Amino acid sequence: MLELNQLVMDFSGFRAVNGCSFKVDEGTITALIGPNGAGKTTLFNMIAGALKPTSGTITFQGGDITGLPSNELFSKGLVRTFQIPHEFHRLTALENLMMVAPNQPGEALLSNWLSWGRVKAVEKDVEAKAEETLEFLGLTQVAHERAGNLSGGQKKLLELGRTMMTDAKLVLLDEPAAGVNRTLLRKLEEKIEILNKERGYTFILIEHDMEMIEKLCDPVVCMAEGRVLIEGSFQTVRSDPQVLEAYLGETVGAEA
Ligand SMILES: Nc1ncnc2c1ncn2[C@@H]1O[C@H](COP(=O)(O)OP(=O)(O)OP(=O)(O)O)[C@@H](O)[C@H]1O
Repeated sequence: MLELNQLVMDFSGFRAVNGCSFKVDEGTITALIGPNGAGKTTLFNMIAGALKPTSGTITFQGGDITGLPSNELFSKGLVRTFQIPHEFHRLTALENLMMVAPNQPGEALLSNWLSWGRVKAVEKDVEAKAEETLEFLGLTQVAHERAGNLSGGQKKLLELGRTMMTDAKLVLLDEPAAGVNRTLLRKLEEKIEILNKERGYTFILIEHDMEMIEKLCDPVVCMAEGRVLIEGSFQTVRSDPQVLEAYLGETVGAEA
């Protein structure tokens, strides 16, 4: 479904991503892990159209998408969420979902603001879809609460909801577990699993929570210093000596 071929990203002479290649098969949940500064976010930004690669190519569903802006990727079904949720804090949870009508750039805040009146006026079906989405996520009780007042975990669920308002095929999740309490984390995992198994979403997750990765993700791709160190099942990656040395020694090694 997605193929990265020798991606490179330079920032004023510093090579943050250094020839990264891997494939993502349709229907999988892939974890992208690695120590701080490994290049995971930079890679996400290139896939999601926020950064133009210095070199290399990205193919999505057979077409070259290298350097395409996020709004074009969004309409192709490639959607990303953020480590820090990008909700409109003064709008309600329901309104936040209604903003994300298909064929609109999920990240283009200004264009979303400008189109809000139009969305509100014409889209009864959008409202129904937003209500359904809140129900699926177990957020119906906060539908009319301002998004800024939601807990960290509820905001993460709302971000996931934004992807459900589109015809998402590939969803990039940036640290979905970060700042989420254990109860909501289980719920988030369950919803990601349902979206994957029952609705056909393919996911790539940047994540540090090894429990979540073990439960949900196969394969796991480990990056270090801008490169892919190894890719395989959680068990394979966890026990690889290079990975232990680069990263997992301090985290999984300690937890497992
Ligand atoms: N816009 C930028 N300008 C210069 N250097 C950058 C820029 N963005 C990232 N970097 C550098 O590129 C390297 C990779 O950063 P990146 O954020 O992609 O790593 P990461 O694996 O996501 O780390 P973390 O897990 O801490 O989020 C780091 O050394 C970072 O300082």
